[in-house]
Amino acid sequence: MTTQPHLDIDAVRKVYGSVVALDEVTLGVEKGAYVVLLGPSGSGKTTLLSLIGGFIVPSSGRIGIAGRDVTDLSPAQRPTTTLFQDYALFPHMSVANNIGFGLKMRRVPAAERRKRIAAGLELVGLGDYGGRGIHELSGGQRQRVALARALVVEPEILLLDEPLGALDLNLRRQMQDELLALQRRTGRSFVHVTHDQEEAMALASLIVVMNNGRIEDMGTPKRIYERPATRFTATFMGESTQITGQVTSADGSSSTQVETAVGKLRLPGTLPAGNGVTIIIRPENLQTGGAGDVNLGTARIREATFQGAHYRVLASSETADQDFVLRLPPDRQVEQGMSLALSCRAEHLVAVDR
Ligand SMILES: Nc1ncnc2c1ncn2[C@@H]1O[C@H](COP(=O)(O)OP(=O)(O)OP(=O)(O)O)[C@@H](O)[C@H]1O
Repeated sequence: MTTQPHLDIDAVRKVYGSVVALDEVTLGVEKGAYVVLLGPSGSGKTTLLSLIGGFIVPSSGRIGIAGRDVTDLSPAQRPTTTLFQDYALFPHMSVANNIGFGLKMRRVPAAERRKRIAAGLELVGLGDYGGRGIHELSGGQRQRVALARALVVEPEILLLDEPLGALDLNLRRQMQDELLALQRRTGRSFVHVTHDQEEAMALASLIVVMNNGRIEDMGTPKRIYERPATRFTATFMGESTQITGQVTSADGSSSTQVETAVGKLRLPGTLPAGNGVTIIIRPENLQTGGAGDVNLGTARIREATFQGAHYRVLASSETADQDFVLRLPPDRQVEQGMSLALSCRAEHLVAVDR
């Protein structure tokens, strides 16, 4: 017997006229996951979130939550709540009444409501703020009220649509920590939309990379960053050196040779001979002074910027039309025009389709 995922999205498609907003998306998520839908503007993230919440209906496909088919249910009938970017708090109501609003709508009796509002205030660290007006709160506190309001109804899944988009960087980091702590404490599944790759890495147990209405790649932050499945994912998840080449031998062993402008590179795994590939190398994996086992030739520093923990260095190959991006330690002498012997370890070369 196969067990159904907690969130079960089955071949969901959403079409607006001639625009395919979402193209046959299938996704299964376990209970208690922190899922981040990550992708550029227009990739279909909000459409997918709105379909889960019931704000729009799919053109085809089914959505199941906690073993129940919810495809035809309204947002209020679903075991989900949504945290919108603007928080959508009621400005004329107190903090406590804002938090209790969903409970009232669900006809939870007054005594029980009071208990859950108090627990909700405690949950987000606003124990003494129940009597305040919304206008008497800071941005971060409003965010917490919105979170408490969404969580007191004990949804199976909390949906968050770019919830930190309006906050400054410091507050955003702090709220990321709080979101994670809340998610762990409540054990609920969170589905969070963002186009910010760092935010996705900080929060997700599962990142779903979206592109053109489709799931491009999906996995843990570490897997997606270190071993992206596609060139799009590699580029979207941060900087890398990208070297194009052709697979020249698949000699039956467990490694592959790729012919590139900076030489023949051997990497683990087998790929079909003749395939055009792009080799991805993350900046922190490029080494200088011949430390790695894969030689990438010499390159001249074009630009170096000090970033606190390291220098970010752009360099160009001295023998080929190839750029590199790498990191050097802050105590290294780094100057424009300096020549570096570049190498890396074979296991840090990732080949994706061109
Ligand atoms: N109501 C609508 N009518 C027509 N087209 C729509 C509608 N809603 C979304 N789309 C289109 O569907 C595609 C996906 O949109 P969606 O809002 O899901 O993207 P997104 O990844 O959330 O983008 P953003 O990060 O900008 O919010 C886009 O091409 C968009 O223009």
